[in-house]
Amino acid sequence: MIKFEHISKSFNGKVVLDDISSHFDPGKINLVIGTSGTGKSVLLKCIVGLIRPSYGNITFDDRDMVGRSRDTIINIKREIGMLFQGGALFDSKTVEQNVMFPLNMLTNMPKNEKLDRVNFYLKRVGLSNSNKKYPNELSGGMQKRVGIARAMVNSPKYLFCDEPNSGLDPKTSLLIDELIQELTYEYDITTVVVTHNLDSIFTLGDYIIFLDQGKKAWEGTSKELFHSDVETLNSFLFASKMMRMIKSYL
Ligand SMILES: Nc1ncnc2c1ncn2[C@@H]1O[C@H](COP(=O)(O)OP(=O)(O)OP(=O)(O)O)[C@@H](O)[C@H]1O
Repeated sequence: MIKFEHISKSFNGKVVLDDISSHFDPGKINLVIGTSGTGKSVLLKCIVGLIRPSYGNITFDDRDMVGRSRDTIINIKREIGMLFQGGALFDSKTVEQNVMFPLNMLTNMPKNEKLDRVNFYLKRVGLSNSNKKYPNELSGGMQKRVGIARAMVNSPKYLFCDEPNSGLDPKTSLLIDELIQELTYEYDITTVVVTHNLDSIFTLGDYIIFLDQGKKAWEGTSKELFHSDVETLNSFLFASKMMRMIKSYL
């Protein structure tokens, strides 16, 4: 379980995260949702150790991420898979080289073992014959799948995905969500997804945290989402005419 308590972050005196506490359970998809600029990515970056919070405590299965030794932090980071916003593939590397990158960085695995792993995860995301292709030869959805294979290649205990559906059509978004869901349940991963994609919010999340202007304004299960009386959450979820129509039928 990932636990975070009283997380606050300011940049140049501007408060971006304000006293956020919650937890993410293993084998579940935990969503962090909210409007643009509300602090979702900063919270994610604080949790994975890319940004140091101004205040607060974060533990990964009781191991302290904020105040601990470099070794503990490096060990935790080895167990993290990260799907970055926009994919963040290296354009000059092939698909195979992109997916192998974390293994080169984090392990001393022999080359043939690394290649076996890369091939295993490329097959798992449905890209068996793409090893030698470059990212610009792939569609947006395929690039996301390469990003997922790269995030998974080190068999992470914790998987973080920042806007995995951005720039994708609804059908491809659904395929990416299903893939994240399958991998989470199959490998009992603690998965955290930052999103404002409504389809994902209603179908993907087991547990949801809603941020509003840097504060946690609501948390609960996706079933509870429809019945929340938090005004800011409802105006976020039901901003579109279609969603208001759906709600009126419930
Ligand atoms: N390194 C930084 N330095 C200064 N300000 C930052 C930095 N990173 C983020 N911010 C600010 O923190 C606020 C929250 O940004 P964040 O990226 O977390 O929003 P978000 O909720 O993920 O938005 P979006 O959905 O648009 O990605 C924004 O006002 C942003 O400008």
